[in-house]
Amino acid sequence: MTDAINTGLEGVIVGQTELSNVEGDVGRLTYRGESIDTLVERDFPAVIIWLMAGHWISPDECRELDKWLADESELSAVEHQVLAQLPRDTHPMAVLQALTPIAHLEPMRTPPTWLEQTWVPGLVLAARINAAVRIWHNLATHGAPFDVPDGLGFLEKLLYGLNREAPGQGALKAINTTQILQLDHSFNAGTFAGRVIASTGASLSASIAGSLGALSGPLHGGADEAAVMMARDIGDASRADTWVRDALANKVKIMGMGHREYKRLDPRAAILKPMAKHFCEGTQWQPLMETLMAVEDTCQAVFSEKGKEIHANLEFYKGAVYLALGVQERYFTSLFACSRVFGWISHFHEFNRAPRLIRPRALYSGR
Ligand SMILES: CC(=O)SCCNC(=O)CCNC(=O)[C@H](O)C(C)(C)COP(=O)(O)OP(=O)(O)OC[C@H]1O[C@@H](n2cnc3c(N)ncnc32)[C@H](O)[C@@H]1OP(=O)(O)O
Ligand SMILES: O=C([O-])CC(=O)C(=O)O
Repeated sequence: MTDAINTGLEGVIVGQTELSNVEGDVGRLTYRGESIDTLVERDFPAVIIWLMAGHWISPDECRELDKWLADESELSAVEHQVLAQLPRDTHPMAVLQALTPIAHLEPMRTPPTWLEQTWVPGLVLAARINAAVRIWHNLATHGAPFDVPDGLGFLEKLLYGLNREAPGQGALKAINTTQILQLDHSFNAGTFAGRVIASTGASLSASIAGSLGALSGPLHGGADEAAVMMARDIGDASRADTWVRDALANKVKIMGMGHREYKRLDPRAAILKPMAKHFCEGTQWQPLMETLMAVEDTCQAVFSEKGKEIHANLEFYKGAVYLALGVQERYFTSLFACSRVFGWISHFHEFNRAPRLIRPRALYSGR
């Protein structure tokens, strides 16, 4: 029966998760019952453990984990060589996909004693992915690695390595927020891809490599880079109205707009928009931010004329925050992966508590 086919799996429930809940009709996102509105006030390492293991760690444990993750955020000599061999124009997401299946998952330093052994390989892989983004950025942009000082926190090391200078308190608070907001999002395409791979009994690294591939696409994680490229293409806020109306009349998708689940504003976009405004104000990024806001205004006008519930998603204003933090758009999706990898690890373990091969059926339409 052709009418039983659902190519996009809209509304199809294919499993359970206790990790995050996307309430698209009311525009709410929670991790294990805690709203992202309050989670962004906490420290990234504490929220990771909340998501993965479902309990809060103490401030001392949080500092210990932060330091251990930062120390693990390095590559082995072999991993360095792999990166050094790659053509310098390789996209950071392709670099991560190349490295992940062969990354060494043995910790270089002793993990915190209170950390459950189950989480160690995943956390090491997440740290290697963060290291690969920082190191690849330096190889591709400056032609050489850059030694960050010892004693930094996990996100501090990432930002320091990308910018080759110490981030201020405002920048650290901002990256803490962006990375918390991207940790998990129920059965999005990247996470679902990882669960499908896990269902074959494949390794954690194989599952994460597949998730990385799914995240890279412009309809998913790649929309962050695409939204800023669109704003650059428009060039100026005064041109946004005509540009958007032409695009929509020609069925061109506006990057960073729309969502399969949210019929209201994405709650992550609601947090990111004022942050982006604040960080871009008075900087070289202010005109780009004004262009994005003008695009959103026209989109809302056109969509509401048509009675459509299409709003900005996570990706629309995130890029403006990243630009203000000194991150180039080519690296946006890989920074998304630096956070989402913790969600993927959590899903891998959750799935493997009650595994079953995921194998849907196709309607044969050949001869
Ligand atoms: C982290 C993340 O992954 S968040 C999502 C990031 N992706 C993007 O921002 C890319 C742009 N957005 C989109 O392509 C879509 O909104 C998606 C893929 C995210 C979700 O879309 P779906 O649930 O598959 O809806 P679909 O693409 O079928 O759109 C439904 C209708 O809304 C329109 N629509 C949806 N999003 C947009 C958009 N961004 N721009 C213009 N029109 C849009 C479609 O053209 C379609 O119109 P029609 O019924 O007249 O044909
Ligand atoms: O849930 C989705 O389909 C996409 C998304 O917003 C995410 O992965 O964060």
